[in-house]
Amino acid sequence: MTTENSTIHADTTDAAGLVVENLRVRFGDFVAVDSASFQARRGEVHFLIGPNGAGKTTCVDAITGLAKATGSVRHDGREVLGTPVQKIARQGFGRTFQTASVFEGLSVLQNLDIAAGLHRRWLSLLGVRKHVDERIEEALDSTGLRDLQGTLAGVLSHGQKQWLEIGMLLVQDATVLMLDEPVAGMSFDERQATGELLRRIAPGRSIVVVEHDMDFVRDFADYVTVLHQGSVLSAGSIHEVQADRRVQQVYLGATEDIDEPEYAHA
Ligand SMILES: Nc1ncnc2c1ncn2[C@@H]1O[C@H](COP(=O)(O)OP(=O)(O)OP(=O)(O)O)[C@@H](O)[C@H]1O
Repeated sequence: MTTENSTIHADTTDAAGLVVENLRVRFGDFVAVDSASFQARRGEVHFLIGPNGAGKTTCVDAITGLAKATGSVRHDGREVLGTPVQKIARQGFGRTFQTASVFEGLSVLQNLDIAAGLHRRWLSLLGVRKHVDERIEEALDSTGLRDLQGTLAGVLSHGQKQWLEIGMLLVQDATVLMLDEPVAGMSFDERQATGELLRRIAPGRSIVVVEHDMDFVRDFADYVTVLHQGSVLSAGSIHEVQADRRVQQVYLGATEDIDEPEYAHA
């Protein structure tokens, strides 16, 4: 476990995934993210947790270019902070939002096709599909949506829409996936399936998940960074952060979810 605002892992080489250092975001006089540092290594499902208003989404906004920030965000050694949003996406950053943004009037396959068209000539999208893209095949398998490939996205369940959105990032070759509360509103089975999906796609990718659902975090986190009032309060395995008294104090005020007896005296 590490102390406030420090870079998290012992291995902080840039080749080891996403490295965020001294991230700071201001909205006027209000500092929403204050010198936050963390690292999401390749192959890891890394959770960003913290009470409402802790700065989790703002961190993701800053990393993906939607919020102006200072500090450093490197991916495989390449600095991306200050890069335009579209260029950051082309550099392998993909993001989902709480409400899935899929084309409801198109099928699962058509949604994936359009997403894969990011790197294609626009006109080719209007032509007849001659073959199914290998990335789309993989995305159909990874997301478990193969049997639903002809189904309209609009009739998918909430969970299936989230998986489709993740699939759309996969076909865009995203290697840093930032997911904002992916299991909010999901059934237990959908939640478990989502965690298993994240585990399947993690190899070779850095996955950062903003989440409030502590059961989900406990079940699927490789590493957890706890934000509080814009700063990193604690980081480590789920067991380590749950045993951290500072985390317990912060969460006692916000939710009792994290205050479990088996960790309270660890
Ligand atoms: N565009 C903005 N202008 C001013 N303040 C903002 C803006 N966006 C976010 N904030 C503030 O920044 C702080 C961090 O917000 P943020 O949404 O990042 O928190 P969060 O940890 O994601 O919270 P939640 O879990 O409730 O979504 C909050 O106090 C919020 O009100």
